Formats: sequence, C-alpha cells, structure tokens
Amino acid sequence: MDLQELRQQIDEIDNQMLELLNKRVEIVKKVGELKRATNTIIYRPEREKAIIDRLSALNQGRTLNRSAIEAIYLEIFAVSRNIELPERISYLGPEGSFTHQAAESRFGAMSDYISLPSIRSVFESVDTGRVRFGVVPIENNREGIVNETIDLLYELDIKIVAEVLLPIHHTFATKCHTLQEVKRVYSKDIAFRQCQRFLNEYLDVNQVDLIPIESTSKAARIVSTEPNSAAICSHIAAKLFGVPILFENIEDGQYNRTRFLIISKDFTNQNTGKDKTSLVVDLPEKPGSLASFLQEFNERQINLTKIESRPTRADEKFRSWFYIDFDGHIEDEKVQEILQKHTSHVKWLGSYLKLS
Ligand SMILES: O=C(O)C(=O)C[C@]1(C(=O)O)C=C[C@@H](O)C=C1
Repeated sequence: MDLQELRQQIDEIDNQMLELLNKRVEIVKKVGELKRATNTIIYRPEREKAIIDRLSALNQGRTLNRSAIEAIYLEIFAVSRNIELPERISYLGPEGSFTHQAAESRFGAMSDYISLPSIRSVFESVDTGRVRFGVVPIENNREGIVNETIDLLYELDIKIVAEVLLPIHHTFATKCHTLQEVKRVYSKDIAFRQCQRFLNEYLDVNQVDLIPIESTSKAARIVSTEPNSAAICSHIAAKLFGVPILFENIEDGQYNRTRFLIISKDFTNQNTGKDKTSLVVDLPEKPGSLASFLQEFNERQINLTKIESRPTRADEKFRSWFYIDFDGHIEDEKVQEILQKHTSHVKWLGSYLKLS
C-alpha cells in the first residue's frame, strides 16, 4: 500500500473520530446543563480516572498503552470541562454598562461574566489568570482614546485578542412623569458631553443639577430609588434597574461609536490577511528616532491607522512612549523586518481581525 492510500485510510478514520467526538460533546453539554441546574462541581478527577482505567483495561495487549490513552483523554476532558463551564469573562462594570453590552455581543449569553469596578481591575483579573478574557473600552469616535487602557497595555504583559465596535445610544430614563419634576440628572461625564444638545434644549440648566458619577449604569441604579432624578444611561441599564425610558437616542451625533478590546494573558490569532496590529513603542531619546521608525512603515507601504503619545512617568523628564496601530499581522514578512530591527524598543500587543 502506498503513502497516499495509507493517508486516505487515516482521513477516513479521522472523519469517524470527529463524528464520535461531536456525539460525545453533545452528551457532555447535557451533563453540563444538569450540573449547572443542580449546582454540582464540573471537575470530577475520579470520574476521569475511572474512564482511563476502564479504557486501559479494555485495551490490554494492543498498541496504545495507558500513558498514550491518558494523554489523549486528558485533552478531551479539558475540552469537555470548558464546554460544561464556559470561559469566565470580566468587564468594566457595573452590570448594564456599555462594556457589558460589548462583552455579551462577543461571548453570548452562556458565558460566565464578572463585573469589575475599574479598567485596572479588569486588566489585573486577566493578568493573574482569574479570568480568561477581559473587556475594556479603548476609544470613542467623538472623545478619542481611553488613556487608562493604553497605559495598562504599556504597564502589564497582556495581549489584545479582538476588538468590538458598538454604536452608543443614550436614553433619558426617569420615574418622573414630566421633565419639570426632574431636579437632578446623573451620568458619566463623557455621556453628559455626548448629549449636550439634548440637555440644553430639553432641560432648564439653571434649575437642574448635572451630577457626574463613575458609570451610566450606576446612574440608572441611583435613579431607581431617588425621587426627582433622571439618568442618562444605556437601554440595557434602564431595563436592568426598572427605570422607564422617557427619551431614546438623545446623543448629539448619529455616529457615536465606542471601540472595545478583548484582552487575554496569552493569545495569538491566525493571520487572516485582514488584520490589524497594535504596538507599544518606546524609542531612544535622540533626534529623528520617531521619524525614522515611522519611515520604516512608509517604505513598506504599511498603513498606520493610529498613533497616540503617552508620558513615560519614569522620571522628571517629559519623555513619551507611543501606542501604534497599523494594518497587517505580526507574521507578515514586512512587519517582521521592522520589528526585528527594533526588538528592544517595541512591545507587540496583538494582531487581530480588523473591523471597519
Ligand atoms: O462525567 C462527568 O461528570 C463529566 O462532567 C464528563 C467528563 C467527561 O468528559 O467525560 C468531563 C469532566 C469531568 O471532569 C469528568 C468527566
């Protein structure tokens, strides 16, 4: 029998194994549902050992020995456990925040979400391995970059897995029946700025206090119990805290969008040919160093899409590092050429599918 024929036989067996693995996974899903309903532990090492023992005994005298069976099955169990308990994801909360909405849009309703109070705490939950993925805002098309997010990408060893684009629509939610009853409006400072025209036209700014707080969903929570108040918040937050929506889509522009990042401790995406790469660039302090670094991209016709400058804060000097986005993947030859020339000044943050 020649190599081609042998490979054909392997292919046929792989097809059958894949079919059986899928059947196994369908049953594991049911076990997961049962365990979640009865609140029982997912990881059952004794059951795993019993399976390996049984299969090893069944296989006595054949080519696959116990350690080979064990190696194969431990991978299968790991996949099963993950199907039974979907990955944990942290996001900048509270519940009902736009970041929550962005996280759900990517990971679906099945995942295990943890709401955290700050961008730093989301990064730290990923960095310490308490969660597999984190979701944080990075940029709004009207307000610009979220400095805290890029500063943490500089500070910690975290990778960007993907970006999520979300249209931001604000609502005016209140238990008051008329606008005249509203004496205080709560929201996040950025949301007040995004709804300036609505506030000027609908409210008497001399009679009403605009109170900035940490998040738009906290605004909805306060307003759910405080008389004569209103919140500028997301649709999902108003619903979550049972505050009726008086006006929808109160933001000034039609194109208010926020870009969120999905981050993970260690992650590499495959090259799709439609990717974008993010870098931290900390160049030596000498004339022309930034210009010549950027020239490398120009020479290779690589499209730079963003450059942000941030203070290093290392000493009393006014030094900066840069956050850079460009079209392409880390594995692209021309990208490698640049990175290899500047290894000690560049930190790769991730290459991920570019959304428009
Ligand atoms: O039997 C179980 O309790 C399962 O959850 C299924 C299963 C498996 O894949 O066979 C998965 C995880 C457990 O650690 C043990 C076994």
